[in-house]
Amino acid sequence: MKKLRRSPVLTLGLAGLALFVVLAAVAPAVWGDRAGTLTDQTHLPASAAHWFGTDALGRDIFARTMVATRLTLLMCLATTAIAAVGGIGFGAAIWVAGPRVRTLGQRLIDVLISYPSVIFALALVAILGPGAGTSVVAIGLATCPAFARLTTNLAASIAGRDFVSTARLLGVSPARLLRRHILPNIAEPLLVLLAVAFTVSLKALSGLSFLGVGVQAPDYDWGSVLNKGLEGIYLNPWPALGPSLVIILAGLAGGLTGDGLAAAINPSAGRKRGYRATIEAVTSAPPPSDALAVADHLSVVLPDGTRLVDDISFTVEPGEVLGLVGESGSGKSLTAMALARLLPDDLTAVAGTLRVGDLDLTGRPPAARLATEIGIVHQDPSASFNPTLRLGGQLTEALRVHGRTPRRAAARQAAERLAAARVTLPEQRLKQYAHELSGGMRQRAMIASALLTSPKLLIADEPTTALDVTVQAEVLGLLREANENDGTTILLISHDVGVISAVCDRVLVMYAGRIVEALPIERLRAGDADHPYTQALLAATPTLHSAVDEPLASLPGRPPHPADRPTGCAFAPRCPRARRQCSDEEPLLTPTGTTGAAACHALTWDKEQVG
Ligand SMILES: Nc1ncnc2c1ncn2[C@@H]1O[C@H](COP(=O)(O)OP(=O)(O)OP(=O)(O)O)[C@@H](O)[C@H]1O
Repeated sequence: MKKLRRSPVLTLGLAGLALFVVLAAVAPAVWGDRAGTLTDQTHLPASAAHWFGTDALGRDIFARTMVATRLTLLMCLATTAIAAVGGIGFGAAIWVAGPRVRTLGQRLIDVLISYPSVIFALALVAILGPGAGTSVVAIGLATCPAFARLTTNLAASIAGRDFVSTARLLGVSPARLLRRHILPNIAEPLLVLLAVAFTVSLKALSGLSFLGVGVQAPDYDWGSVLNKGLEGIYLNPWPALGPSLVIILAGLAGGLTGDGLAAAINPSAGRKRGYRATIEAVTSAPPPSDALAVADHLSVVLPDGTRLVDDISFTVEPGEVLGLVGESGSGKSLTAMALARLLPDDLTAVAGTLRVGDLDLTGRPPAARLATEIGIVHQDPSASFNPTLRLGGQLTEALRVHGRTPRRAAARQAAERLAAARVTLPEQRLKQYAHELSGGMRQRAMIASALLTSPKLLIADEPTTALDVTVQAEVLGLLREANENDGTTILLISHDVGVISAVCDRVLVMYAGRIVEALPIERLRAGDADHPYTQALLAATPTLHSAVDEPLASLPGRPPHPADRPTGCAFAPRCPRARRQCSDEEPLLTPTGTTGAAACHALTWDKEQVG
């Protein structure tokens, strides 16, 4: 299970539960005598001597409430354990047993879950007779279906994953599959349900004792103390209010723990693109520039200080198509996402300047300007649209919300954009869902959607990677058209040198979070690169002139992990030209000729040799 994220709610919940555990441990020793001593001071109101007053036998209700903590918590724990073991066991068993038993089991779970657990428990208590043990078994069994349902549902969702299919193909038995592959992957939501079940059982057990069918005298839990306190509630509310308050506080601690766990292990909280990204300006005066977009000393940093994008600076000129190329993991997407302020919320970007037009992306730029001035096209067209909404609603959203365009006018503009992106039957498409379109059509619709607000900068992050080759060409043509016809400035991200060469005016080559070379596209097309990494990328790219019978050059090794980036040049361990200086000193990006720049010590050595 992955490490939990820090959460104040979780800390508060766990601290509350810890307090009750301590209370359960010490209360009988501290308050035991007072709780059991009969006096003639019956039905006393709350006072400094008796915080919750006294009951009909003159016993101190505060002391009894404290002492009852141990039995109450033990019963809750036992109930939760029965529910979890029984429910997860049942859910797992029917999942392993095969499709028929699974369907029958699921129907049974559905029926059981539709009955309120307390009614179910009352029926069991009626059969088995009242008592603490019966209540625990009854509420435990009544809560089992919740665990069983979650287990089968989660197991079903994991069972469709590739690694489970692979294990099946390898002949792994269902029971082993469940133990090794499925249960570890569903442990987190089950943990959340455990905390919720604890709170639910507290309420249910207290309810049964309150009704007189739970814990029987001489034992007592919070519910039975509350029951006794109710006798004189109109004259003296504290004997009832005191234990109620304690039950509420314990329930709150359990609830906060459940909520905190859910937030801390939320599976979407990791790499999700969110709107809470922090971008801090590290200098206040941006350098003057006519560029449309400026990133000056931009870094994207993990909470532990690891730099995923490491101090890069670049500009995108008005009307330009700038390419960002590099191997997977080089930091291209994070650079683009920082420019769109769509970084995952666990990352922080710092920059001297980060702007698009006059929109300062550090601090808190207005949402309406962000939504309309920066357009984005993602890699996977099927994931870019919400599958439950019609295309029309999604395409027109930014226009209607931020541009305050009336519904009809927005729909007309959307249809025109779709038509311009050569999506057939545009009006009809607006009424359709994304899955009703082909992959290529969806990506064209995505481009139309991104261009609908006439953004100053269009960011296209691997827009053709998920498409087949013929559709790729169409989509690239569309981007080029948007640039040539409408003057849209584009930042195009790709790991494919061929795609970049086909569309861009200029290219930045990234390696291990840094820009290692900047080149005009003519030089890239001519294979005229200065940095050994760019040269290796070019050598690994097939061209029309590549001999079909000759294998393409491949680049040995892998880029370093951002946390293990070596000192000096990060490419040195893979570089055929590397010398000692490369691992000692980080090369700076320096101009090459009049039209490019590269960060490589070999350039200096070559110059020295010529000189
Ligand atoms: N939220 C995150 N938490 C931790 N590491 C991350 C996060 N997002 C990205 N990374 C890491 O940052 C590095 C750069 O990621 P990025 O997605 O920008 O690479 P990329 O060049 O776009 O590659 P790809 O084409 O595979 O997406 C990678 O090592 C990646 O694993």
